[in-house]
Amino acid sequence: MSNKIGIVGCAGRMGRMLTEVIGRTENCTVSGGTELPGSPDLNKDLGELAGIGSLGVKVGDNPKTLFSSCDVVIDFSVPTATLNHAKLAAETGCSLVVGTTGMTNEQVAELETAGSKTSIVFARNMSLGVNLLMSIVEQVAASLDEDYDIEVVEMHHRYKIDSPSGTALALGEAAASGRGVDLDKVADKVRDGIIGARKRGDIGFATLRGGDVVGDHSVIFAADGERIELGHKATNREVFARGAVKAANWLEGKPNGFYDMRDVLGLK
Ligand SMILES: NC(=O)C1=CN([C@@H]2O[C@H](COP(=O)(O)OP(=O)(O)OC[C@H]3O[C@@H](n4cnc5c(N)ncnc54)[C@H](OP(=O)(O)O)[C@@H]3O)[C@@H](O)[C@H]2O)C=CC1
Ligand SMILES: O=C(O)C1=N[C@H](C(=O)O)C[C@H](O)C1
Repeated sequence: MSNKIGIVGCAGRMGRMLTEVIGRTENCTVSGGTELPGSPDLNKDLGELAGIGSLGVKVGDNPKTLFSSCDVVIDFSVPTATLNHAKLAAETGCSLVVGTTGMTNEQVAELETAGSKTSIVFARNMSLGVNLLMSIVEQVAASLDEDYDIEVVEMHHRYKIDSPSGTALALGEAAASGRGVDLDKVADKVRDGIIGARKRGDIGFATLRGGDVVGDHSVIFAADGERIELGHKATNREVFARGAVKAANWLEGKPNGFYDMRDVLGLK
């Protein structure tokens, strides 16, 4: 039986890529997609938007209709929209895959609450490579003491609206967890002017924006006399879309709950 997948933000960069990947994945169909009311892309064919030819499925603006007619919805949009969609998922019992970044801790907690009424996968990066990197960063951080200053550096395209990236924060959390500290207590995200010497134990973040960079991340462990640099570069969005579709298929028949990509990839 085919998994009926809906796409929120189907005309966005990730939305179009998802249509393309679902379109060529066995046992999956694109069964609907939404954009905001007033969007110039309403009523366009999702396949035409993705450049794969007509699928006979039009862009709508009614999320309730989408959630009522799909087995699973994939959402790469903005935090406020994602939270509304999580409520709809809980009401309708439709599963949900969320890739949206820029959420506060409180917003993530709300998303997690919806996971008691349906099954949700939330991951700030859906690529296999980044999820492996998170495990490696945690291990390295656990092996080194605070003589090794940890810095997370990321670069993305000029259109990205949140900073630091969700992946950078997740990598920071992995490093903090390896070190046995709370990231919120040691994160240093803004440096400007005469700010004094680096505080021992801090985890620093640096954000670069420009051009069409899909997503570069590195975690640097810098000590006196040496440094370790662990990194990942995404060269296209397909890696994220493939991960999201894998998550959508993995959710089939799963009990209600709040899962992440490491559950999907069997990395736990
Ligand atoms: N987890 C992961 O692996 C990845 C996560 N991301 C994250 O995904 C998100 C989207 O990224 P990207 O595709 O580049 O962004 P885009 O801006 O290209 O796409 C987002 C789309 O969602 C639409 N949208 C906003 N609100 C709603 C709503 N209420 N209902 C339906 N559609 C809505 C936007 O419309 P409009 O333009 O009209 O506002 C836009 O078309 C970001 O948070 C990004 O960081 C991205 C790549 C990978
Ligand atoms: O906005 C993007 O493009 C991306 N966002 C995610 C993030 O914030 O980490 C994942 C990926 O790096 C691309």
